[in-house]
Amino acid sequence: MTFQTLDDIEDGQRVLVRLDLNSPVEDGDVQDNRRFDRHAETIRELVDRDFEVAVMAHQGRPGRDDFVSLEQHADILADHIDSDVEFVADTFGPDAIHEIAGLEAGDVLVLENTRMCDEELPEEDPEVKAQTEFVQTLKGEFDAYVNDAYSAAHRSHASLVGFPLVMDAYAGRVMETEYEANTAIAEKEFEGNVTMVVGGTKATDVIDVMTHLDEKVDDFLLGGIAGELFLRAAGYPVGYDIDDADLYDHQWEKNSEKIESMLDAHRDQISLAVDLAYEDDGSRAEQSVDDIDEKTVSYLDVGSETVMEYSPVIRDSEAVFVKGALGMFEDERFSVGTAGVLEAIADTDCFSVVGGGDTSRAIEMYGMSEDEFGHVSIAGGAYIRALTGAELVGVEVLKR
Ligand SMILES: Nc1ncnc2c1ncn2[C@@H]1O[C@H](COP(=O)(O)OP(=O)(O)O)[C@@H](O)[C@H]1O
Ligand SMILES: O=C(OP(=O)(O)O)[C@H](O)COP(=O)(O)O
Repeated sequence: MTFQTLDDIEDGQRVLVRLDLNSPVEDGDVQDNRRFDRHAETIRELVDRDFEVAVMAHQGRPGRDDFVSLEQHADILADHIDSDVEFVADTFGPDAIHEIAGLEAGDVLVLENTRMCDEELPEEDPEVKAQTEFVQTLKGEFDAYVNDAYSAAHRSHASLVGFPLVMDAYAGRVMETEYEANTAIAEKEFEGNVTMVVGGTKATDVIDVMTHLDEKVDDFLLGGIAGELFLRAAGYPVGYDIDDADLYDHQWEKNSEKIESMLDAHRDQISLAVDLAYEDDGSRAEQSVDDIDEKTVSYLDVGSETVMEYSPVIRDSEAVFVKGALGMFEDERFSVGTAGVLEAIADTDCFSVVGGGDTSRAIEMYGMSEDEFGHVSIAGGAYIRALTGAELVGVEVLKR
């Protein structure tokens, strides 16, 4: 093993633990998901071993609807570990320090959303993050730091990369298992076709990675926001924001050149939706992309014809990697693309990985089970970066 794990730390210490509890938020309500389930194992072990535990985690980004407090996360975590979890609405100020000082063996305290601290977010070198007041203040309160947030390890944020430089640092159980699984997957060689299903809202993350995977992946099947941006590059009048949406235009500005050059160089490898779905009078309606003259509605899923085209590609694949949903599957009307593709994968005996805190929720939501897939990762962006063989900064600092 390349970093220290919970096997290397003595019981009963005061530990600062970074989890990734970033979750879907619907109408202000944080949705339970696989991240709680997986991280609960780490926390349960720490509680059973009499550690005094303070948890750091983030939720959303400033300015977005899902940028909310971690108060609900503390309650959901308590249900998963079947034990009390306290919450303090402070990241590292006097209230947080007061609650931390009161921790006793087996106690768990969740600190407020790390992204409410100004020093957390700007991407800077670990050395810079280690000198922030946030890191310098909290480090004195603990014996050790545990990072369990593999799924956020591609971000050079203070809570992820600052502490390992100034404290004894260990990988939690999720960090350990995700690192091992994803590194092994990145090293796998496949003789047959390799397919990657690309969707979701974080188009910038996936497009960056696609440019590094064109030799490893034979077919990219697109949907979600990335899919619409590719359609826009191919000349269709879709893939831009209407009303007050903020999903397309800024990502288009950042990526249009990359998308256009990918389409030029790899058109044969890239499948785009042939139809899209939208809401019409409360129901799902579909439209062929060739019939769209002007974007007047928000497209919330790929259409049924697209699923019929993507399914045989999946059936003929030796390996399928999924990053991001093909539509807004949380609403059943717009689950056809995501559920259809996941069912096609579950029905074949290909090796498969489904990644992403949001996307992996579709598995149980639409009647499938985790065993029908090779690996279900709670990481999205981190896992696809790992597939390219890239290092994750949050993992690298743990190895120092
Ligand atoms: N056309 C669309 N419009 C709005 N949301 C979409 C669309 N397609 C996919 N999504 C959303 O993408 C989310 C998953 O994307 P993302 O957060 O990038 O992935 P993950 O967290 O799984 O890595 C889902 O919650 C789904 O609702
Ligand atoms: O949910 C996450 O990433 P993912 O959606 O790629 O799985 C991580 O918590 C990172 O969050 P961020 O993409 O807002 O930095």
